Amino acid sequence: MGMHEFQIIQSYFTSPPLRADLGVGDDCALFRVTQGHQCAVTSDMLVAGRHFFWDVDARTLGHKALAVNLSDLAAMGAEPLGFTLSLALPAVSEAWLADFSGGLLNLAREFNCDLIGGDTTKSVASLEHNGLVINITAFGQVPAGAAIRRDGARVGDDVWVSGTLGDAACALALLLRERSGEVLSVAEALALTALRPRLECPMPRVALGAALRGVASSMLDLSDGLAGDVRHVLQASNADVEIDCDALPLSSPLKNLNLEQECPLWHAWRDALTGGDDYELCFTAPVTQRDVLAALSIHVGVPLTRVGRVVEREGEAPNVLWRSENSPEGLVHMSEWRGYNHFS
Ligand SMILES: Nc1ncnc2c1ncn2[C@@H]1O[C@H](COP(=O)(O)OP(=O)(O)O)[C@@H](O)[C@H]1O
Ligand SMILES: Cc1ncc(C[n+]2csc(CCOP(=O)(O)OP(=O)(O)O)c2C)c(N)n1
Ligand SMILES: [Mg+2]
Repeated sequence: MGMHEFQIIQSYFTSPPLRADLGVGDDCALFRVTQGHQCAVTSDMLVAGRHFFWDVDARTLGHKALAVNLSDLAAMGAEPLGFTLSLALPAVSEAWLADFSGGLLNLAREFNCDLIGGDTTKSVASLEHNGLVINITAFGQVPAGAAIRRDGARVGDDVWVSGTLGDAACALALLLRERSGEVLSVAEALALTALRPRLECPMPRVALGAALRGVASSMLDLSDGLAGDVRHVLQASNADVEIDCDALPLSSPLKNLNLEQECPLWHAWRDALTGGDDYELCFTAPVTQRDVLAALSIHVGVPLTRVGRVVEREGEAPNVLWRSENSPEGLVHMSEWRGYNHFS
């Protein structure tokens, strides 16, 4: 006999809360927000075949489902408190559930946040789509008024990004080719090994996000790719932006593969700007904060790169002005570039 709904919840998704007053098991969970703080709430869903390959390692899938939500909390400068997990499962596999909940709860422990509830249902599987859907709603807290919103960018501010961009997109492109039966070159296989964790196991920039309170004027996390995501800041802040493509932070494996394949540099920029799944932070800050940011980058151990600046709005819609000395031919393509969009 397999496990039924309540045995699954009891065995894999119930653990004593670290900080909530009441966790899994009642009609609602109960938790407290520190006095003088606001509660930050965010929700992101992952769908098999759309956000991940259904046969991906369950441990990394559990990790990523929570990581993408903690990344949204980080992007507000919020500290994680807890989250709910809603699962539509095509079938019950105890080995899969053990791995999935292991990856999920490991990351939760790392950020001192509790799984406080959720919902477990049976989904409908089909041949091309195994029906697995994972939704997490995460709760955090931030000192009242200190959240870093999308609407605070001011003309003249610098635009910064954390870490490197395009690694996950490069890994995905290589994985798709491998899965379609192509044999990857040695250089490609090496790049895939190096970059795959960036796709499957992203680390949310929680400490960086909190450290940027009072420093950054606006912020968001990069889930769809900078070319699309930065427009949300421009929309909210009523400005345009100039991006210096030559300054984009690219990882060594991505750069090396680009060199090895003798591709024009703008091919790597396309991954970095349109590929998505980076889960790095993009923020704006006044020029006067440059020294503070250099020190803060060392303190939290995350590289920060200045990639552009906020400029006066020219037209009706937000506009990105791409700049490059190194690859002017790339600029021809960039005006068309956007981020990942589910219905475009
Ligand atoms: N179905 C929905 N109902 C209400 N709000 C939604 C829905 N889908 C998305 N949103 C909201 O729209 C905004 C943009 O969503 P999204 O682009 O997914 O943000 P993010 O990239 O941070 O996950 C967010 O405030 C989100 O909460
Ligand atoms: C199998 C597979 N196909 C495609 C992708 C790429 N991908 C899917 S959704 C997405 C963007 C992020 O997802 P979204 O639902 O838009 O997240 P949000 O912006 O709401 O955080 C990307 C880059 C992937 N990671 N795996
Ligand atoms: Mg979302």
